[in-house]
Amino acid sequence: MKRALFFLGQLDSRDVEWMIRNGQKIELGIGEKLIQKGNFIDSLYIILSGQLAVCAENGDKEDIATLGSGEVVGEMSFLETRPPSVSVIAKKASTVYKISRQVVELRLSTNPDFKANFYYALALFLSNRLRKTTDQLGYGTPEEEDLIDTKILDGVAQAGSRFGQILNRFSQA
Ligand SMILES: Nc1ncnc2c1ncn2[C@@H]1O[C@@H]2COP(=O)(O)O[C@H]2[C@H]1O
Repeated sequence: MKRALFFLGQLDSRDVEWMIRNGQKIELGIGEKLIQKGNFIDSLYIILSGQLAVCAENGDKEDIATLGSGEVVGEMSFLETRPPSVSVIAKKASTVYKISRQVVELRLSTNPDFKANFYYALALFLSNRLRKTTDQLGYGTPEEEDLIDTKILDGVAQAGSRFGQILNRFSQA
């Protein structure tokens, strides 16, 4: 759950208000695909509720990862401008917030504060995901995976309650 704070927790309230005004909510039923391996995507997604699985679709039964509330999806395509190498499928009925790449790029090019917050938020999020992958490979220390530097979060409790407010605002949008 705390992984979710790495992205949204770094944005300020103006960024969040802007996101709410500029995106849209989408609902996914069980088994519905958010992202199809190989197909370019033109949006960034934030999971509001539910559960999605990242899968290779190469015959492997096992999912690569399970994603939940607050997590960002599609950020790799966003950063690299490449088609996704995996698919993302709803495991449970899910609500996802979608914001178009074009709209994010426009704000990035006109608002330096947003740009700094946004890339820092993505860097923290991706760093934490890599830590989790290291743990999954049998290395690392899983119990430390969710430990967060309080400097980064400006107090875990504060970040947690802020995250709740953010999700609430997105859910009402
Ligand atoms: N190993 C992984 N762990 C968690 N999420 C992943 C992993 N690999 C890919 N994803 C997510 O799945 C998405 C597929 O589309 P993207 O490549 O744009 O962005 C990817 C990430 O958001």
